Formats: sequence, C-alpha cells, structure tokens
Amino acid sequence: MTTRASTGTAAPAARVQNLVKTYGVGQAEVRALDDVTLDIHAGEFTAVMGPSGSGKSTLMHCCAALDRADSGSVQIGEHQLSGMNDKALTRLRRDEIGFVFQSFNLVPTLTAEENITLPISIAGKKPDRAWFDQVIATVDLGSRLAHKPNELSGGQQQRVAVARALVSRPSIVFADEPTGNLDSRSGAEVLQLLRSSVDEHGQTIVMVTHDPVAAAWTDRVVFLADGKIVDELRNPDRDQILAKMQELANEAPVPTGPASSDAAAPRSARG
Ligand SMILES: Nc1ncnc2c1ncn2[C@@H]1O[C@H](COP(=O)(O)OP(=O)(O)OP(=O)(O)O)[C@@H](O)[C@H]1O
Repeated sequence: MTTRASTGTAAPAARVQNLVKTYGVGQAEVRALDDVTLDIHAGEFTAVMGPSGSGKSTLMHCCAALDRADSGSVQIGEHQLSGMNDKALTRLRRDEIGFVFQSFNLVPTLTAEENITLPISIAGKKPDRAWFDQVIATVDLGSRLAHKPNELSGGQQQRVAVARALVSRPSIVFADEPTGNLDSRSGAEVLQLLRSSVDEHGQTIVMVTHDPVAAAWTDRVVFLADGKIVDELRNPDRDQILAKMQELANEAPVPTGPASSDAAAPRSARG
C-alpha cells in the first residue's frame, strides 16, 4: 500500500451539517439520517461503514446531490446545495462530482476510451490531453482502451469507471461499494487505483463499503448506526475496523414487536 495522504487542514471538500432525512410517514416513518454532521477533508480517502440500513447510501446520495435532505445542509466546496435549483444541481454534479457505482454503469456500445471521455463530451468540452494520458497511465489498461465493456474483466470495467470519474477532475468522487461485484484481486486493483489518485493527484474520495479489507485502504473510516455518526477511525487496519463493526453489531438494539428468528438476528448477520 502506498503512503497515506496527510490530514487535510484546508477547507473541507464537503461539509454536512445537521442533516436529517426521513422516509415514509407516521408509524412507517424511518429516520434514515438523524442529525448527521461531518466534514470530508480535501485530498483524503474516506470510507463510510455501518450496519445494513444505517443510512450510508442515503448520506452518499444527499452529499452527491442525487437526493435532497429534509433539513440541514450540504456544501460541496463553495456550493451550498440547499439553495440550488435542479439545473444548478445537474451542473454541479457534472462539473464537481465523480461517481463510481457497484455495477460499473458503462455504456455497452462504447469502447473503454469512449466511456472514459463520455462525461467530458456530454459537457461539450475537449479532454485535457495531458491529464487524460495521466489518468489512462494510472488506470493501466494498456491496449484495452479500444475494447467494449463486455470484452473486459469486471476489474478492468471498474477501472474504466474510475477513470471516467477522474477524467473531468471533479473536486470529489463518491464510490458506492466499488468493489462489491469484484473478486479480491480485482477489488485490490481498483482500491490501489483509488488510493493512488488520492496520493498522486490529491483527489478526494468517499467510499461506501461493507468490506473491512477495502476500508483499510482509506485514511479515515466513519461509522454510521441508525442514521447517526457514531465513531471514526484514522488510518485503521482491517482488524481495528472488524472490531469496531462487531462492537456496533453488539450495540444494535434488539428489535421489539412480534418474535421472529430473522428479525432477532444481529444486524451483522442480516446485512
Ligand atoms: N426510498 C426509500 N423509501 C423508504 N425507506 C427507505 C428508502 N431508502 C432507504 N430507506 C430506509 O432508510 C434507511 C437507511 O437506508 P440506506 O439505504 O441509506 O442504508 P444503508 O446503510 O445504505 O444500507 P445497506 O448497507 O443495506 O445498503 C433504511 O431503514 C431503509 O430501509
């Protein structure tokens, strides 16, 4: 693993304050985010972990301007999301935010290279050739750039997706379970790529993951439980992360209501 990035002292890449998001009403109401306050430091690789249903995806979607919270605020760089209309949010997502999804989300009819340059083409811009070449070199796809997604392995496809996220030089990249569909070797290649984009290019990355091995590649792991930030670890190793996850699973309230062997199982067993 490469050297860790130093702790950011600059303005945060993202600032979340008192964020609340509920789904449903009345008896069915779920408080997916319950007063979350969090700074994402620029130039760091941050993991978000927590039991299933703890609010990780909701937090990610609200931060990435894919969903709106009920109250509280999200700031990406200098941009305060709450005051922005849909058009401005679309522009913000295009210009400032990169996404990597668990399912790669590549366009099957385009080559790897065309997929990588697609967001720039859609924005009506030309790729900065020097930066494009650097990204391609980091992704290490060699002669595979002319291949279509179905001619690439899962790991190669995800590296294309990471390159696509990086090529427009977003101020922040959100990765939702980026290694969730990969075997451990391909997953490690993708994590190495994310890590080196932080170390070598100062990229800011936030990654949701269930996997302690993946989280051990990051600078900081933030833990969510029941919609709240409950802890964080800095430069953790896999065992520390595992221990923290176990602790959270043990602390999870035992659900009340009709007895059911499945519902009574610890959260870790259900997730
Ligand atoms: N569209 C929705 N409608 C109703 N409830 C929702 C919706 N999306 C999420 N929830 C609920 O909000 C809570 C948080 O969900 P979220 O998907 O953010 O959790 P998560 O930590 O990402 O879970 P997982 O690890 O299983 O993906 C859960 O109780 C979930 O059931």
